[in-house]
Amino acid sequence: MIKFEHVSKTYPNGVKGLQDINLEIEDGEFVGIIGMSGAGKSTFIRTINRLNNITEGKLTVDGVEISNLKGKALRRFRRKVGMIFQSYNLVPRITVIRNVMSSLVPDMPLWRVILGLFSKNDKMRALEALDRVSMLDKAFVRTDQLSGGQQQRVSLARTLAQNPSVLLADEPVAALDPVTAHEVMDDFKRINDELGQTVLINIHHVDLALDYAKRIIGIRSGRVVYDGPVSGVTQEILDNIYSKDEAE
Ligand SMILES: Nc1ncnc2c1ncn2[C@@H]1O[C@H](COP(=O)(O)OP(=O)(O)OP(=O)(O)O)[C@@H](O)[C@H]1O
Repeated sequence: MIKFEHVSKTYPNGVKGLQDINLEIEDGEFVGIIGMSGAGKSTFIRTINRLNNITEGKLTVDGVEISNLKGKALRRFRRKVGMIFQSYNLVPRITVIRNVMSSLVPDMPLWRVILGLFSKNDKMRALEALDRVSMLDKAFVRTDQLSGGQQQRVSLARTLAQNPSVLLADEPVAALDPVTAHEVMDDFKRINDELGQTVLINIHHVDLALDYAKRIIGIRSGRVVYDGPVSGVTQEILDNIYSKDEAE
């Protein structure tokens, strides 16, 4: 379970990214985070795996207060909480399978990753993860030969191979055409249904969020202004999430 208790994040320049967030996310939930550009969606997601440090409050994942994690414990924690980015973050000039296997060896020197010194077990795990996102046939293709949607699936497979219990995705389909965006969202849904991993997705497109998520968190100016089931999201609630604060 992920638990926010009075969590705030103020950036060093004084911008308040998050303000007094209080909520719980149970294991296996599928949550869509929506809000205007600059509302704090990325900040919210990134606090969960400590890409952003919170400045106030308490954030616990499975009972562990993550602000206290350091070194090896932090690296281990980050494997449990996988992250997928809009820009895929893959190494373009190596094969798909090597990209996926790179997630298995966070403690290995980069040169070993580049040279591909992986065990048979690593290869099997990577192939299984690629199979989950229907990319098995591309395992030995050079990554930069794939389309954007295919690269995002590889990125998802790379995260899956590390067997996380939580998947965080920061605008994973923002760069994709609508058809491909649906395909990638279908992957997230299948993974959530079949593997029971918690999925939290920041999403620009409200329609996609409402189609796929079960719970919606609406953020405006760093504050949660809606938190509830998709069925409870009315036009009035959307207008509120997508309105500017008077102070702005
Ligand atoms: N590193 C940073 N330093 C200072 N301010 C930041 C930093 N990162 C984000 N912010 C500010 O924090 C606020 C929230 O930004 P955030 O990126 O979380 O919003 P977002 O909802 O994800 O927006 P978008 O949809 O455009 O990515 C914005 O005002 C932004 O300018």
